[in-house]
Amino acid sequence: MHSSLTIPHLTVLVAGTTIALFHIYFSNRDNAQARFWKAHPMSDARSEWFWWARVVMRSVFGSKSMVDDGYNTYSSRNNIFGAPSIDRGAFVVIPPQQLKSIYDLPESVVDAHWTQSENIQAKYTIGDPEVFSQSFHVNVIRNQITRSLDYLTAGITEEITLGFEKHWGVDDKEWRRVAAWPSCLQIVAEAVNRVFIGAPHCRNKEFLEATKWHAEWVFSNAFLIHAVPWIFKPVLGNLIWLYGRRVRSKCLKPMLPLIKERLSRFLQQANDPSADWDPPQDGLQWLIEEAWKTGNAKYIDPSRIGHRLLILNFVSMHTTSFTLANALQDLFSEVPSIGSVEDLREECARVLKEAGGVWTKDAVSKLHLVDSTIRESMRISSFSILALPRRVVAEEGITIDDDVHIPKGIYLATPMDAIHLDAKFYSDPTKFHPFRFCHSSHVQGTRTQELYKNRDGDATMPPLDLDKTSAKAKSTVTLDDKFLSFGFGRNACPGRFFALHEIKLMMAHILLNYDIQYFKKRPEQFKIMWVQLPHEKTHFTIKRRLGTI
Ligand code: HEM
Repeated sequence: MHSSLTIPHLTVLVAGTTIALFHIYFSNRDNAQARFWKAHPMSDARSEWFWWARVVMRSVFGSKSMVDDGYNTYSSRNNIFGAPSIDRGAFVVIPPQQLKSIYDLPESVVDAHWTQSENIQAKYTIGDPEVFSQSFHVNVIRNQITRSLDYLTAGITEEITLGFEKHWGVDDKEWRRVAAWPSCLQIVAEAVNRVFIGAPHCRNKEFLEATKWHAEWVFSNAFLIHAVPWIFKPVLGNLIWLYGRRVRSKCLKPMLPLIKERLSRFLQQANDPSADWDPPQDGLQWLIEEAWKTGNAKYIDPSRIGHRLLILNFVSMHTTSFTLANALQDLFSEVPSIGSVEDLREECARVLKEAGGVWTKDAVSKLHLVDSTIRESMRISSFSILALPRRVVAEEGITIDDDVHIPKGIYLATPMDAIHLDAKFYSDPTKFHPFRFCHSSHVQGTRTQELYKNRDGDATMPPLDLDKTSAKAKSTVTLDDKFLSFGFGRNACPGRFFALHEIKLMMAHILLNYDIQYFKKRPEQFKIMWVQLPHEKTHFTIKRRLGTI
């Protein structure tokens, strides 16, 4: 009889052993965490063989319904429940009423940074502890980039103009199809790098391709490490760590000469302030200055500075391009006769004209309808089913709502999508109302004014209710516990001012210069594990608007 093991046999054997180990590990632990889980409900847990392994497998493509069911059953009564995940085991899902008390707890009680590092398996995928444990690049985002938005606007605008010409074309006669999210990613990559490394380096194809690849490489390998049982993690992690060195050196190769030259000029001037050099104002320069401020030679190293540049790209490119692609898909899936696109176009044209035909930070801040459209899209097409992971690190655990004790080591998360679509917080929650967050004065004189009159930015008011008035309009960067796309509490996104500024500039550019054909139906997002993203296969059908070239 022929008895040799074939590849399919081996695959079944390895998968079976993995599932069994997974099951034994999670179902037989007898510690505070195991006792906690025995006492609390787990979404979609069934009485079946290998229940844990099976519920985890179902969560890969079924997280949305699992979390929605748990949210409707438990969160709506202010109770916690567990959500299984293949990458992290189980999360405690925090009900919306408890978010404020949990997300403002100190890092020594509920950890964000270590958890974020673990999220991307930074030890293996980022590799260099000097880079992921010392995050002075966050200062550059929070301070220099955010404060320089006015200065940076001209460069970003130029890059956006060139980017759209290159990737969306200038033909005003024939419609053409462009890949929705991938083309947004290309344009965003060039625009963010205009701020990080300046022109013409921000157009270096080799660097941009490698940087995009690096971000996707980190995400996919972090997932792989999470998904294997703990016993195999160090082996797989170290193999990935080894390969990561090659990945980073490939990414940095095209940029190292620039970084070395900048560093040498910076050091020359630091040693001799009379040296004749006017340093550029960009992310690279600010990273070098922050590295210098640490006074530690190990940070003033070209490869480490380059590695931080990769991290700036990693946190910016995908988030920003997902948001832009979603906003366009939501807007162009409306019924065309509503007229939101025309209202937005009018706002962009008016504000640009008032600014003398040149975008400035002040002019961008007057794009209220555009701002509201982006916030509404981030609400209705949020990128996460379960978001903002945290870990309880206090020895004594935490107690929420006075009677639920959560022991040390348990992961917490927020049901972002379910909160964003909860009728208690938003009227008509599953409908995209682009000017939901505007002040009524901003929609005055528009085609859609009757729809939004007297709403004054209160998203809980029914869109057609003309009687009530209350809260102020909310910009997309305004955080609250019912709008979580930029995070919440002490670790909210420091890049949100920069991201929103860029997305508004890109939306304005598109609205003024391109026609996009409406979708018959909003394209589905791709849902996997706890994220939901614009589908790579969705296309826009576009044409340059007549008279814009
Ligand atoms: C629309 C685009 C963006 C979205 C939706 C977004 C979303 C988020 C969210 C939800 C968090 C919080 C994670 C948590 O609390 O666990 C976060 C953190 C962060 N974001 Fe963003 N982000 C965007 C753009 C950017 C950009 C452009 C930058 C940099 C220039 C950036 C840099 C960061 C950093 C450094 C953190 C970590 C903050 C910390 O550890 O305290 N983000 N982002």
